[in-house]
Amino acid sequence: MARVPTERRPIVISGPSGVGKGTLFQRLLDKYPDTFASTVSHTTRQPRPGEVEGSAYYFVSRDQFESLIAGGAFIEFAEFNGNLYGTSKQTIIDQTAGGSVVLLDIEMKGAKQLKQAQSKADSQINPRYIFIKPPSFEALEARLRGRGTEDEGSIQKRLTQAKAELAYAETGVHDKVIINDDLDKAFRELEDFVFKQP
Ligand SMILES: Nc1ncnc2c1ncn2[C@@H]1O[C@H](COP(=O)(O)OP(=O)(O)OP(=O)(O)O)[C@@H](O)[C@H]1O
Repeated sequence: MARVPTERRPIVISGPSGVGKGTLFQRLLDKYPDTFASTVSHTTRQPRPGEVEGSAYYFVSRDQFESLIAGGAFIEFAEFNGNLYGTSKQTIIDQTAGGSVVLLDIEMKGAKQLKQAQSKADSQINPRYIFIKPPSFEALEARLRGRGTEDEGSIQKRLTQAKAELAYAETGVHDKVIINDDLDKAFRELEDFVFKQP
């Protein structure tokens, strides 16, 4: 039976790289495809064959992207390989209005920006913040290495950033902290939080 959350506020999942955010996210999307949605990003890169506008991405020119930045349209944006990528506030608002609980995987800088925006009176996004924590720093390092997607330089960079993420979580800014030790247990905690009464 489809479970329905009592509210449709977007869910921000943060946590250090390699902690299991993507894995937990995907489980929610797979188990409840009619309830949750990941965001559709804007990008300046060219569409690849088969990519549908508004489904894979919103494809825009660099000029368009830059005027969106100037207008404060993005909760976060970044450049990779010469292309800009960003998550627009309006997309989140529209997806929420369309009936989805929007899942956002956002690193610390973006989460801080979103929180700042939220303190303003005209904030329309108002998400709930979940932090995924590793059972230990050593376990995080092992997971990052085990995934086999990163070279040593990238692993070191991610571990340094992880320390800052973990310190930020210690300040108590998140609505829920879940330790991802046993994956099934972490997922149950995530489900409980997401579907609980506000
Ligand atoms: N509870 C767990 N126990 C052991 N391994 C896990 C657990 N959860 C996830 N993993 C594994 O840890 C690795 C990192 O997980 P994942 O890619 O989901 O991390 P992430 O937080 O999304 O990282 P990034 O921010 O870099 O995308 C994966 O190989 C995943 O299978």
